[in-house]
Amino acid sequence: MENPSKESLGWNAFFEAQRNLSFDIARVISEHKNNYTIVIPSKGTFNAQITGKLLFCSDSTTELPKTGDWVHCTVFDNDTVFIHEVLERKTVFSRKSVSSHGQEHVLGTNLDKIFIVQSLNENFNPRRLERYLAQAISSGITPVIILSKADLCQNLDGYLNQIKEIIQKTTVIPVSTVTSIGIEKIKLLINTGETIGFVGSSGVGKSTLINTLTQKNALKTGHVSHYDNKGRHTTVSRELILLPEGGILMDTPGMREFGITADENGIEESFHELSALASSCRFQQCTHIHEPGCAVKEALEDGSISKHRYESYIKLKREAERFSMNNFEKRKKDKKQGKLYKTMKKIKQKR
Ligand SMILES: Nc1nc2c(ncn2[C@@H]2O[C@H](COP(=O)(O)OP(=O)(O)OP(=O)(O)O)[C@@H](O)[C@H]2O)c(=O)[nH]1
Ligand SMILES: [Zn+2]
Repeated sequence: MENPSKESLGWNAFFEAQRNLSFDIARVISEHKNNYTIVIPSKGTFNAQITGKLLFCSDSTTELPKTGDWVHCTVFDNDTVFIHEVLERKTVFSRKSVSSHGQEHVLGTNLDKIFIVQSLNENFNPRRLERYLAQAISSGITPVIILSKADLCQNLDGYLNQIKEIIQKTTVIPVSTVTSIGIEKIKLLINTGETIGFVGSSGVGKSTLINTLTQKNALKTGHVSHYDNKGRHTTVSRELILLPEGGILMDTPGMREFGITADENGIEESFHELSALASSCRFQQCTHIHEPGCAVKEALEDGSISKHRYESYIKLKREAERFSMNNFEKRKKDKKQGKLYKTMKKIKQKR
């Protein structure tokens, strides 16, 4: 698609309401530090930079443009493009960084669906699935579970039963890029103008699947070692890929750990059968760990909920609580610094 329309790039009423006609609009396709590749509807692809004002007036790095963002920009004669502003995001899909003190790390923005990919071998892990699901649900993004490498699997029903224990409502699609099973079903889930993020561990076949869907080798795929079946880290920068039939795909680098930034409501929603029980606990603020009259503990004891599921619930709730507390403190600090900068700038301008 040479010069895609704004609708095929995912523009809709939500963004139209924020439109400032003195600027061009563009969608961020990829980011490399402070350089961005953007697509301006009907004009094409450009390299862009952010204005100093945007850089310095942002309270935190999560406010700077990310892959998937819609931005206001200006194209100068010599094709230099400056991004002035990031439009409010419809959704943000993040994870907690493993390295940098549990900070929020934005993986992609304005996603409509998340395809959570796990391969049907030792990569399959219901506990990790719960994490991805909680994160997607609390971000307001529809999750879809993709079980890849179905050609290698002899016991599909066994895997499906394990998933049934966690979720009932989410769509689950077994798929193989070798036999093409499931590919048509996936295509049906990708509507024009919708942005789909792919997440999952390294080596599960995200890039291969995206290549199959785009029918060209746009992304390089790596090889999984024959010995341990662990994928190499091959996907480095996130990029939006436009499908000729409509729909926008976003690959993310494979991750070993996926820390959640979900809020507690998101956890409650993705563990709905446990939160339904929690309303019958004797104490309103029940932690479901040691309180008397705890309906959750009772269900655990009589076997109506599994130990695994209970442990995930408690663990993710605690993680969400810790993240929101740290984040609150951090935002307060960032805001202070942002304000300080703005005040200094004003003083300078007055001189
Ligand atoms: N048997 C089988 N192998 C597959 C399938 N899909 C992908 N593979 C293989 O799995 C390996 C990893 O695939 P990638 O697409 O690079 O995996 P990825 O999830 O993108 O990995 P990262 O980029 O590291 O995140 C490659 O050797 C693929 O050929 C499948 O359906 N069946
Ligand atoms: Zn309780």
